[in-house]
Order: sequence, then C-alpha cells, then structure tokens
Amino acid sequence: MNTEKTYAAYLDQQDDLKSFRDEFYIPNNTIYFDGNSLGLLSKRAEQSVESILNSWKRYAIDGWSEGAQPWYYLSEKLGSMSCELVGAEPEEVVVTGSTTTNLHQLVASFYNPEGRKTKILADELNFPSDIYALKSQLKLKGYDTSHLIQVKSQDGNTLNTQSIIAAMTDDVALIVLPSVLYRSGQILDMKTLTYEAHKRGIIIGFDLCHSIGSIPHHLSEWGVDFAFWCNYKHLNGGPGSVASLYVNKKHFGNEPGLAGWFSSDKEKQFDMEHTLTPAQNAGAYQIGTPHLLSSAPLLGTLELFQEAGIKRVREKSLRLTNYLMELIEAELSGYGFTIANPKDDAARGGHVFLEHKEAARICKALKTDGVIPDFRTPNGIRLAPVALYNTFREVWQTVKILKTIMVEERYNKFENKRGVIA
Ligand SMILES: Cc1ncc(COP(=O)(O)O)c(C=O)c1O
Ligand SMILES: Nc1ccccc1C(=O)C[C@H](N)C(=O)O
Repeated sequence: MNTEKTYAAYLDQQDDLKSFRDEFYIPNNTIYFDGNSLGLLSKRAEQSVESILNSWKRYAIDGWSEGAQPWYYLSEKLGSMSCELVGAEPEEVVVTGSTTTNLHQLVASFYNPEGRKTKILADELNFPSDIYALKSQLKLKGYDTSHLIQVKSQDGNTLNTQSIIAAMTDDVALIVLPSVLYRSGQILDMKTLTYEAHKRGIIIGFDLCHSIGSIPHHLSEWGVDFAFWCNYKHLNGGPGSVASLYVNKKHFGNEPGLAGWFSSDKEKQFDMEHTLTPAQNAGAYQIGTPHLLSSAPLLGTLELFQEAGIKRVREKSLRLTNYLMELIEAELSGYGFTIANPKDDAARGGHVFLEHKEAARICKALKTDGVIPDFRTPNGIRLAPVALYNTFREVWQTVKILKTIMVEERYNKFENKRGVIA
C-alpha cells in the first residue's frame, strides 16, 4: 500500500473522469463526502432549471406543449434518459412523485393478497420510510403489521441472501428490499433474489435510492417487477427533486393502484372522461400534475451521466472506496474503527461505513475540519467519495484529517450525540 500523497496525485492524473469535477459547484474549503445523502449542484442542472423557468416566462400555459422541453412529456423524457442507469427500456421508467409516494403507489398496484398469500417480505435494515409505508399499506388492506416479515441480519449490518430466500415462504405475496443498504452499503444480489422470488410466484421490487447513479443495474434482464428511487443522492437532482419508478413492461396495461389523470394515456387525457384509459407504459403510475421545477435539474444532471457512463462511474467509485479502505487500514488501525461495509467489490456500494463508539462526535470534528461525512445512529460514519466530483487527493486528505482528530482526540470538544438532522 502506497500511503504517499504523491500517489493520490498520480491516481487523480490517471482518472479519465477528472474533467467532470469542473461541472459541479464544490463548496469552498470542503471535502464533500456526503453525495450519497444529497448530491452537489452542477452547472448543467442550474442551466436546466433556468431553461424551464424561461419556458414558463415565455410560453405560460403553452409551455406544456411548446419550447425545447414541452412539460407534458418531460416526466417520460427524463425516464427515458434514466433507463440505461437501471438497465431498462425507455418506456419502463418515469420520473414522478417521491421515493416514498412511489413505494405507496407500487405497493397499492402490486400487492394483491389472495388466499394464503397475504404477507409482505422486507428486511430489518431498510430505511424507516419504506417500512412505515409497507405497514400503512397493510393496514389499508385490513391486515395488522404481523403481516410484514422483516428478514433479520446476523451481524446488524448486512443481509444474507440465503436467509432472504428462506423467508420466501408460500404465504408471501410481495417482496420489497433495498438494492444497497443505506448504512453498511451492502449490495443485495438482486438477480438471484428476483429469480428465487419468481420461482415461488412472488412479486419483487427494489428501492434503488443508494444504488442509482452509483452502480449499474439490469432490471429488465433480471426480470424485476418494479423499482423506485430518489434522484437527489448520486444523481444530484437537488433537495426534494422528483423521484423515479420502474415497472417491468410485462405489467403494462394494468390500472395503477392509485390513479389520477396523469395516469392516463396522453392522447386520451384531455378527453376528460370519467373512466381512465391508463398509459401503456410506466407513465401509468403517475398521479397528478408533474412538479416541473423540481424535475428540471434532472435534465442537466442526467446528461452528465449519459456522458460519463455508469460503467466508468462504477469503476472509479470502486477505486475511490478501495483506496479509502486501504488508507484507513494503514493509518488508523488501533483507533477503534471497524470497516463495517462489505469489502469485496461485488457487494460494496458507493460508500464506506465506519463504526466507532465516538462516531457522532467524530463526525462533528470532521465537519469542523472541513470534511462532510454523515452520521448514522447509533455508531456509524458514512463516507462517500463520489466518482463524478471527488478526487483521490481528497480521500488521502480525509484520512490524514481523521488521523489528526484521533491522535489529538479533537472529538472530545463535542458531545457524542447526533444533531436534529444527522
Ligand atoms: C433507502 C431509502 N429509501 C427512502 C428514502 C426516503 O425517501 P423520500 O425521498 O421519500 O424522503 C431514503 C432517504 O431519504 C432512503 O435512503
Ligand atoms: N432526504 C433527506 C432529507 C434530509 C436529510 C437527509 C435525507 C436523506 O436522504 C437521508 C438518506 N436517505 C440516508 O440514507 O440517510
């Protein structure tokens, strides 16, 4: 392991994505390793917001059909611009709603309890919003929450594929799992899980919040029934930007569980009939008028991903997180850290997850020293060096800063307690 700073500089020089950093606004004197929570603003996203504002200024109501990006078709257009990121056909993806409302929509559409098959299978490590949504969907169908099975983790950080498969019993109607776990960054084996679910006649969908824009997916090839994700993390769509969903084309033509007039076939929508003719694509899972101003940044940012290509993004991301882990092992052993993310490339997502009993205040000390990580309760530090805008030098500097914090016990200045927003 070469721990020299010059080696980091050499890695940056070799980086064929290095020019993308200039596309982003990097906060001054900051090493931003939190792009897995909120990605940075790019100049392209800023321009695309301006262009949507201008079309409102210039065309008013006619913006729905006029201008460079007619609003009526924007959600589908952004879906088709995202399809390579998930390995889908253009009409299988639409930009709409929020992560959680999309999950509600998809469960309302795909959870059809029948006979013995009444349960929903999830896991105990997923992000709380998904679990809240699943429980409320069960209640709406008249079941109590014992109908939600949550696969247990052996080590508190990761899930075992075989344990998930073992939980696919014949009373399960629907499975909802994350693609990448938000704390440990473990990638679940979506291909195998989908295959095993379908062998048992169970519908399966994934929450791609932590994998979208970070790892490649092959949803159509794997036969995944549905997926949903936010666009504000690795895809840099901005705080609260409109989310996305994927529906496998084998399900096209069905009525969505939660219908609205934007679920309609676009040609029929303005016929104003009281019987819905659903769109024959993923667009059918939209509900009402799209949130144009918070979809707009995606026009710019998805263009950047089309230029970079998800394969190159993933390759650089793996090199960054690998370099970070190696430096941590070389420089910080003996300081109480555990690298709690999977170390092998196949199971490691886009961030490194460190556990430490002083994690909350180590995060505060890092922030004070210009490094932005995030803390995840009770003892986790997430560090996400992002391929499009972070550098190997920043990884090197972060480990150096972290070492100083540990050697000088600088974290003692802070309370070991999370802030309101961790
Ligand atoms: C895995 C996962 N699911 C869901 C959410 C939240 O969804 P929403 O965008 O609806 O707030 C997040 C993060 O906020 C997440 O990490
Ligand atoms: N939407 C947010 C709003 C405020 C603060 C954080 C978030 C996050 O997205 C957290 C993220 N889902 C996580 O993996 O922890």
